[in-house]
Amino acid sequence: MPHYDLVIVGTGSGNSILDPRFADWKTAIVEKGVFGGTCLNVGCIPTKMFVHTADVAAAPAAGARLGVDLRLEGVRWRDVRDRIFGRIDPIAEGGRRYRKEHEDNAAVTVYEGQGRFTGHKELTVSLADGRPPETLTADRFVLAAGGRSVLPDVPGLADVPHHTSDTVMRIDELPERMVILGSGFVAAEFAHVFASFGVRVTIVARSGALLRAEDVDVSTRFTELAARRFDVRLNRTTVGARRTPDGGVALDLAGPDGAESVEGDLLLVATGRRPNSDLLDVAATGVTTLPSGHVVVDDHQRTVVDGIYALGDISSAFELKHVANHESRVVQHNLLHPDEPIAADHRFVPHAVFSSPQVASVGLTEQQARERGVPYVSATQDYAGIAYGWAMEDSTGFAKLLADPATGLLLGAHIIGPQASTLIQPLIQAMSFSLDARTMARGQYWIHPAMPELVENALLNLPLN
Ligand SMILES: Cc1cc2nc3c(=O)[nH]c(=O)nc-3n(C[C@H](O)[C@H](O)[C@H](O)COP(=O)(O)OP(=O)(O)OC[C@H]3O[C@@H](n4cnc5c(N)ncnc54)[C@H](O)[C@@H]3O)c2cc1C
Ligand SMILES: NC(=O)c1ccc[n+]([C@@H]2O[C@H](COP(=O)([O-])OP(=O)(O)OC[C@H]3O[C@@H](n4cnc5c(N)ncnc54)[C@H](O)[C@@H]3O)[C@@H](O)[C@H]2O)c1
Repeated sequence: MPHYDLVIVGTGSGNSILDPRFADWKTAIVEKGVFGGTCLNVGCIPTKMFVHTADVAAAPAAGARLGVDLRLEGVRWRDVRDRIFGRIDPIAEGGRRYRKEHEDNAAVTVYEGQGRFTGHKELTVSLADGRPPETLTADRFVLAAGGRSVLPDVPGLADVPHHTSDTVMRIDELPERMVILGSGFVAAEFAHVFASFGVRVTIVARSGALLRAEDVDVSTRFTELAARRFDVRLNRTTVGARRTPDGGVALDLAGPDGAESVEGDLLLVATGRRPNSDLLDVAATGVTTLPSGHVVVDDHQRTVVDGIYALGDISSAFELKHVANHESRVVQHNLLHPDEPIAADHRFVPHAVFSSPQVASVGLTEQQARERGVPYVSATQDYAGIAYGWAMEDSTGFAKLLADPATGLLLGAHIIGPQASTLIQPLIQAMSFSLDARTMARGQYWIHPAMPELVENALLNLPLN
């Protein structure tokens, strides 16, 4: 039975741990799927490449508002798809070959197959090439096995043809009509992508708003705008799924107006993800999990078992790539310097939803501040009130800030509108480095008439002394 200094399970953010400092560690990497993990292959990177393409396809709608008449001649779906994956697939394969063949990785063994703990610090890998399973032991493990999409418990759903974010980007033809079940990140981004390409999109939401976890004003505005572009069904319970005679799929719904059905040629299920801790059977090595399936880790990304660390989606409720990457750097340091461990910094974790409009957020929402009894003042600034917003004729976007009335430190920042994911960055910086709103607004120049004046004005609008 081979014994290693270190075994890493998962090649998403787990793959970036090994660098020249580990050159003389006897190491194994275990990967059951495609090298590079979710973000590279089926997550952040391809979705944003589709979103950018969708933004270009949506230009006629934006142009008309400005007096520029454009016409979308068509979207060459297969060309778009093949361009995107023609770029991504070789990166995944290059990463695999680097680990398997490059001299930098002379001490690294790659096991391609599904790992499962079968004892204390003992992992058995079912090899994908059909050879007999191999059992490995190690002094240290890094659990970086991510998560997977879940299917909700809806009668018939598992038996009707359906897609998840893992498969929908590789379809051969655009459908005429798409039904999306779910109303979070994946639903918001793919609705924009496919609607911009001419697909008629229906979104089925369990609650009364899309992107319900966002600040209430942002979620409300996003839902209003989405309802102008898509058929949005709110407050619906999905009671069944079935095939339709024309080869499509129908969802049977119960809602405020009673029973109804929605039909599409393609069904996308976007109802969240769960960690892969169960399939990895982390309990067999003594690692504990929360009811959600997330592996329990301390501030140093250590599990309850000495020498076993976890990072990214398998242990983090944030389920974001920048968090997985940050935690990977923390684990890397702590493997190398176990006597001087560093802690992960989860104080101000931002996120963005790359839909149209974009949404970006960091820190407390107003509803969280209220629930937690945190004293706050708030202010908003519309894009329509800044010069660049006039240039864009934007009438729906805004920034909303929450600040501590005593110190002027920002508690939360939320932006909905063009380039929200970029505009939020100085606010993340201010929060991370404890820069108060007044100093931030008046202690620097803001280029006129650029879009960050949205942030400057939102800061100045805060009712602070
Ligand atoms: C559609 C979509 C879009 C997204 N967009 C964004 C975005 O714009 N920005 C952002 O910050 N985040 C985004 N995310 C989230 C982001 O992709 C994840 O947070 C991130 O990839 C998690 O990294 P990880 O290393 O923890 O796991 P992963 O990247 O999922 O890597 C885990 C790896 O482990 C392997 N594995 C699992 N179990 C086993 C096993 N038992 N044995 C062997 N190997 C195993 C898997 O095959 C996989 O390769 C998106 C996610 C999705 C689904
Ligand atoms: N831009 C980004 O950073 C980005 C983009 C895509 C995905 N992601 C990550 O991937 C993860 C998964 O995304 P997601 O959109 O699948 O999850 P999500 O948690 O954002 O949204 C899930 C949605 O499904 C709904 N839902 C759950 N069960 C349901 C049911 N039975 N019927 C109807 N609706 C139901 C929820 O109410 C919620 O609206 C996210 O947590 C996110 O962190 C990030």
